[in-house]
Amino acid sequence: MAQFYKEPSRTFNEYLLVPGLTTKEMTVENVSLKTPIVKFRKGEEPPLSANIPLVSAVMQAVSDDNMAVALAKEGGISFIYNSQPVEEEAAMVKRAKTYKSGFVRSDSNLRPDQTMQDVVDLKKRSGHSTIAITEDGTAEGKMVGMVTSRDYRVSRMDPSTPISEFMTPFDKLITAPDGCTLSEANDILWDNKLNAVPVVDDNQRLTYFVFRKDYDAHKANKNELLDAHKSYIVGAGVNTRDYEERIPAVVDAGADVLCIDSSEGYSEWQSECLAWVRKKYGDDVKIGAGNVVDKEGFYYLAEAGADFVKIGIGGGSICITREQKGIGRGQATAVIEVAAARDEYFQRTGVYIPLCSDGGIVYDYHMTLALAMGADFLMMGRYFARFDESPTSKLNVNGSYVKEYWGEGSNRARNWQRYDLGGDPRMKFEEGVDSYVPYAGSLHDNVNLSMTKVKSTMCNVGATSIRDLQENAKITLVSATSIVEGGAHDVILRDTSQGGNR
Ligand SMILES: NC(=O)C1=CN([C@@H]2O[C@H](COP(=O)(O)OP(=O)(O)OC[C@H]3O[C@@H](n4cnc5c(N)ncnc54)[C@H](O)[C@@H]3O)[C@@H](O)[C@H]2O)C=CC1
Ligand SMILES: O=c1[nH]c(=O)c2[nH+]cn([C@@H]3O[C@H](COP(=O)(O)O)[C@@H](O)[C@H]3O)c2[nH]1
Ligand SMILES: [K+]
Repeated sequence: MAQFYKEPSRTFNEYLLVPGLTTKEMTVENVSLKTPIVKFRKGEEPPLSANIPLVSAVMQAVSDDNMAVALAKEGGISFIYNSQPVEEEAAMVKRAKTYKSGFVRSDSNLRPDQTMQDVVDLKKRSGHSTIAITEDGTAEGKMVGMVTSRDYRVSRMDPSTPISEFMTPFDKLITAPDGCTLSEANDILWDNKLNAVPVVDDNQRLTYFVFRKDYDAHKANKNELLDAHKSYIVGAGVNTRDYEERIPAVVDAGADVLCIDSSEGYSEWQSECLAWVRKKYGDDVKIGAGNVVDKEGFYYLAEAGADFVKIGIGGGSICITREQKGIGRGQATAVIEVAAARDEYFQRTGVYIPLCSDGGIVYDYHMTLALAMGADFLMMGRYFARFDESPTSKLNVNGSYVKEYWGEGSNRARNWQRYDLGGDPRMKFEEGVDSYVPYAGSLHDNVNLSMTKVKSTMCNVGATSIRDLQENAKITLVSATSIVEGGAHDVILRDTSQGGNR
């Protein structure tokens, strides 16, 4: 006879935290969100920790090199998506690893024979007013000049005026030499009262820009997550098919931690992949596995050698796996059960395996709940897709700004495959949707607000670390009517747009 669970599985929305004693030292400034990412032995330091408990999802619409840098600056980690050719994923990892803080690749470039109209159009698209003029119009071409808003007047000039007539030519530009440090570039900015300085190599090729505003921003990041060589920590997604090719490529490119990306990780494919990594790299390469939703899945991956275990089937905002295949489990129940198994495993073996709760986080308080239930860090897709730094287009739909966001199981994501993986194409079905999410601004602002809320809740609970929260939180189920009681009720809202990311 099939096994039946006695209780229904539940979601984060069905729980609340009950406050504990808040002492006077428990202030937001005194809360640490530092958290282990990979397994460690009792009493030892984890080989890799993050400064905030957030990682971005292994998805085309979320985690590219740009997101990886932006999130590492705040103390979290991106897992760059593997639904792309091996070389392209490795190149993204490498770009993020070799990113030099404060040195940005120019995203606005034109050729000297293009026109003022092209300048106006580009500025509208990119929102940036510093434009590099290179021979071939690329970000690494031979630099021949530069255009800023001070160089042209839209109201007075013919839109077809060639750029070469109004740009500041190269011989009049102040530049910095390739290989200079950020503080040297910054001195050049200040000495010459510039807002931006192009960095060029011996062949007059543009390599980067350094902007004055970025230098100021850079100084503010006390949480940034760096390796021993001061490069940002970067993760990479891998799969259980082409790992013998993909893993060496992303490891060589500098990936600090890998994650097997699958909807369902309780499989021999994953244990074979983990065994292959251990045979080839020993413990030097860190790799998480998943996704699982019960203790059996956790024990299987723990024994197979996973460095962390990821939890969640079907709870993601773009997921339709539960509808399509009827597999999955309420995310809160899955986290609670797997965390109990992890704690038991730790007691028994002295090895602590961090858990990642993946998908289904809607409100900021869901983050605190997932951590209190035993997760060590959280993977999110929708949350990060809304920010400037996500790789997708920002669009204006019916007067509101949105960003595109699509599931890895949608046809849109799957179309990258150049080769057929076999099977009858008519038998393929989608497990994810293609959607929009409301545009929310910069990652920095949003992550800081969310983390302040999490810390503030932790103070209410009486915890100044994630470990404290996991050990001492009091969590209650809520009835359907108490959920109604928890929202604004029995009043007429003056502004119906109130709410949002609570
Ligand atoms: N967390 C979630 O609830 C869900 C996530 N997704 C996302 O969609 C993407 C694709 O996920 P999946 O379809 O689960 O990918 P997958 O590659 O893990 O699995 C696809 C199918 O291939 C099989 N398979 C795996 N390795 C194999 C090998 N070496 N040889 C032969 N067959 C093999 C699996 O058993 C499964 O039937 C991932 O990014 C995943 O995160 C999709 C659905 C749900
Ligand atoms: O059923 C699914 N079909 C898909 O196409 C799909 N793509 C991603 N994922 C999973 O959803 C997670 C992100 O969830 P959120 O947007 O809720 O943060 C991700 O981290 C994945 O675990 C998918 N699940
Ligand atoms: K399975």
